[in-house]
Amino acid sequence: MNISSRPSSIVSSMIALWGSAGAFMGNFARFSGRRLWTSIALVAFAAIVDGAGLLLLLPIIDVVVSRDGGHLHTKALLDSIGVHSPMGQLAVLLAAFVCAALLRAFVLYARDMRLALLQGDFAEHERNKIMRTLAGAPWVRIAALSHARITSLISVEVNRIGASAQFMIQGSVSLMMLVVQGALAIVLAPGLALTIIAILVVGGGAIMLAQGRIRDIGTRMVDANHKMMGSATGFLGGLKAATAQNAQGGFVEEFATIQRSVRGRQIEFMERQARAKRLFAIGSSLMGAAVVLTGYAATVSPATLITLVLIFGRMSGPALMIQQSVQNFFFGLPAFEAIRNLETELSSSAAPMPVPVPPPPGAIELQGASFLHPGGGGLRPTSLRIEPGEFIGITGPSGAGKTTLVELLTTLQEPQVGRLLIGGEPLDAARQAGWRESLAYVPQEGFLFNDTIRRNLTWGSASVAEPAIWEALRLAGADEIVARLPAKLDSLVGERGTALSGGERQRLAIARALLRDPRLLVLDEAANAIDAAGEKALLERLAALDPRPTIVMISHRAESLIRCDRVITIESGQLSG
Ligand SMILES: Nc1ncnc2c1ncn2[C@@H]1O[C@H](COP(=O)(O)OP(=O)(O)OP(=O)(O)O)[C@@H](O)[C@H]1O
Repeated sequence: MNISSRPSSIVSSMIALWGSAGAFMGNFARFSGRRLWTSIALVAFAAIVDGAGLLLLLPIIDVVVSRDGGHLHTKALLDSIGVHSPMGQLAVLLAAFVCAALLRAFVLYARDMRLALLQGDFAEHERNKIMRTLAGAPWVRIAALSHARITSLISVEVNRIGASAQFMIQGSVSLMMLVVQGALAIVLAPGLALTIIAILVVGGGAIMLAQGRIRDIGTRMVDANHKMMGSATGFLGGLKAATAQNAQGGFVEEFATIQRSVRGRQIEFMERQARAKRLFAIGSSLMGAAVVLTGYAATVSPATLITLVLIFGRMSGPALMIQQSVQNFFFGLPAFEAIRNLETELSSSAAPMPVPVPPPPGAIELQGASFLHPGGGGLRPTSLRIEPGEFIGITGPSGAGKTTLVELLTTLQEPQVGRLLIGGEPLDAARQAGWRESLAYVPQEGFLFNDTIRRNLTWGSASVAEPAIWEALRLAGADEIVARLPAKLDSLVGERGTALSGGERQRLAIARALLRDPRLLVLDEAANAIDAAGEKALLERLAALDPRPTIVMISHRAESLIRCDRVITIESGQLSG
């Protein structure tokens, strides 16, 4: 039963393989646009110049071998332009050969530069596309993704896509050169050349059939790279605690195991490549011997036979390159498939980004809104009205649904039941974008990137005036901290803000939020690393803001909630306050 189903499964896997390869090529062609055609034209021109140089070998060898000016049509041609002596004819032919070689060198340079740029731009374009897709995807989908998967895709796998594109181009260049060289061989000795070309085509077909296995190795490589990235980021994330407890050994051992698996995949692929190369070397030397023997037996002229040998010798380079390129292309193809899968997962519900429209002024209102996560935790149907400028505290046990509530208010999650109204109006896509632009959300781990304090506060916007930055720092209680630093606002905060304490990082994150002059300020345990006196003073300054934004603050500390106009308690996904 299995035996009868095998051919059809081979056919369907070949269809899938070539469907995927076709999608890659189509993607590359769409990206390249007109540049692809000019590159192909350059590739074809380079192949023709190469062929012309090879063709010139025939009369040169003819003149050298026969020493009387040769027997070919070129002799008559050279005679007709007044070059009669063998030495003169050889000089003219060699000059033409050198000119063709020079032209070839310049065309090859232009071709290679153009193709390298195209390949580099393609990798960059793919990387940007992933980032755009991520930026436009709904939070619910992004939250479900593994960070290691994304990091692995935008670093390692995009580079593999770039390499695949390069091999695809190199393979096409070699194929074009092979076609021109094959055509020359056919002109010189049709029977012999066609036989050898037929053998090459059969060999090429066998190579293509083996590519399914190469792609399987490439798929396992994507998996191994993902695991390695996950292990490395987990290691770095947990290194401080592990070092403190002298438990780094476990991390190192796990990393070494994954590393061995990545290396195993690479060696598996390289072994296949080396095997194919060995086969190719044996095959091409046998073929060379066959050309000489058959040519000699068929009494092909010495000049033609030497030129044929040179052409077939020259053909082995492009033929080997095609074989290697095909293998490398299919090895990298799963990287393209993995990126495409990610894009499909993220963009299946992502609509184009609308132009933001600010929602009307007025209250923030949840009407019977609920959101339950896959495990059943979250927020049960809730109705809540928050007036403009209100300072709301939210408290409750861990896992009660506090963060889920603010995720609904900020539209990071959409209610599964019920709705969110702002100023009495529901939010369409444009108003949702406008709403997000008008709010500031500060999570507990207040994210800082490895740059200056100024850039961390302004997120790169040059239009923020320095006095506004200092005012935001003052409100967050960070002005004196920054003023004490040698480079003040231009001091670097280190990776994820490691040059600062936890409380200092939280103050900067709050300053950044205030700098946005938000309509809604959400503090999700955003001040819990700040000392009690510092937090009290900070909350007093926030409460005294005039005009005051609506503030929604999640906190477990009763003393932090004293400043709030109203405190809501959530338990098991339900409001009770
Ligand atoms: N992405 C998710 N997938 C599955 N379950 C989730 C997800 N996010 C939250 N939950 C679950 O939903 C429930 C509510 O989570 P939420 O983060 O809103 O709680 P919380 O009150 O903010 O908790 P804490 O005070 O510990 O931060 C928890 O049981 C949590 O495990």
